[in-house]
Amino acid sequence: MSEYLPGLAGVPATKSNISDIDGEQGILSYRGYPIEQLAEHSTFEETTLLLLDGRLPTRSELETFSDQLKENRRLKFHTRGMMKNLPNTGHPMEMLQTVVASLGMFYPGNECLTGSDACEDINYIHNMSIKIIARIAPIVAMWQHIREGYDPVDSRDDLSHAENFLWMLTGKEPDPLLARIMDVCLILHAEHTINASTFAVLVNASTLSSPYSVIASAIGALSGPLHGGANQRVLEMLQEIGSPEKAEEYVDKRLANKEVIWGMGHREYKTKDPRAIILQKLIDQYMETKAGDVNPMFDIAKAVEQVCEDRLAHKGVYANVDFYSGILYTEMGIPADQFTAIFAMARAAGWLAHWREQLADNRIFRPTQVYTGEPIRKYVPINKR
Ligand SMILES: CC(=O)SCCNC(=O)CCNC(=O)[C@H](O)C(C)(C)COP(=O)(O)OP(=O)(O)OC[C@H]1O[C@@H](n2cnc3c(N)ncnc32)[C@H](O)[C@@H]1OP(=O)(O)O
Ligand SMILES: O=C([O-])CC(=O)C(=O)O
Repeated sequence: MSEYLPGLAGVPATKSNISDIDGEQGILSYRGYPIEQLAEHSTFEETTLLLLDGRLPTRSELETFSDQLKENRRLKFHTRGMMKNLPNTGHPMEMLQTVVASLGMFYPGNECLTGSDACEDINYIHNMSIKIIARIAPIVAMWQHIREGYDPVDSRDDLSHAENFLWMLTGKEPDPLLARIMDVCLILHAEHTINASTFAVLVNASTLSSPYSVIASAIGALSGPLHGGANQRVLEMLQEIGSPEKAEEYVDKRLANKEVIWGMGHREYKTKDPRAIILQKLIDQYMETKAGDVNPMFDIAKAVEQVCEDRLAHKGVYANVDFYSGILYTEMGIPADQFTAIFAMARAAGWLAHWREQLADNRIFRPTQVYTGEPIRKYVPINKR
């Protein structure tokens, strides 16, 4: 029997040509393109098509794809109605998982479930990917208004994916610099090899369940604080610390209590996460435009990172993608409990690329276990226990 490795650390779960991580060097690439180049030159729409199709699109392919995303932004009245009936105290990730799972009922097209050969049809797979990526962003934005008791803001066809999200979320004309920063955040979060939520995609996809079910299960996995949910915890942690001078005491107390520092550490990277480096630069650039009006959370974050480097670098624990993203979202006026839902909006691209890759060479996931329970024994009737 093969060796049991907790958390499947270092165990390959699939073969994939979608993205790659060099954790020793701190390099991340999508389809061979370094993340820094995509963050500088690409858009979320283009990066999504790169992830789905495996190559950079031509101009006309990109225009067609962007139009298809726009055409699929509007949600059915029934979906809105269902959202209005959800408890407004629910966490946005619970809402998102619920609504995405329900899309399979509101929108026909669960061909996989009906036993047809749809799961082998590339047009079906591509169309479902467009529908899901297009719809998650408006769902997240609409929830902000619905939970506050207002009517959602309608989407606009003249705006890009990132711009339209900010428009629908805030109801204000998106600031061009913040919209570009959101676009880059979506690129940075779009894909990351076989992380926990993508593994959930593979397992679910391998049963040929519907893509809505596949993505709903991934949203659930992403919501946990050890994964995407850490971005909300980071901001709450920075708020709790309150000032850079208190960072050292806070970190030391948590470490003494064997508690993790949110936004630090990664299974794959033994360096600072390259996405955290890009996010930190984006904050620097944005703060420069605000003429010294620096977000106080940024100074606290840098102080926490410095203390963590002193205490945790020998374990290869450095800032991950969740450490700095929330500071940027705060600048956009986005509440902390929506951060992970924005992560999901972006990651839908990677999840669906993995869904497609899994279906192209599918075998149901069915690992084994090391049984640690009782040996076979005789049932004891209730009056004899
Ligand atoms: C998008 C994302 O999912 S990025 C990750 C987001 N999650 C977080 O930020 C939560 C905080 N981080 C963590 O809990 C972990 O680093 C994880 C879950 C990301 C990775 O977990 P693993 O790969 O299993 O790392 P593991 O727990 O084995 O850590 C190795 C060592 O570093 C320590 N360590 C890892 N992360 C941290 C942290 N954030 N704070 C303090 N110590 C840490 C562990 O205590 C362990 O120390 P030990 O060897 O003395 O026991
Ligand atoms: O790769 C991981 O384990 C977690 C992560 O950073 C991501 O999913 O973006």
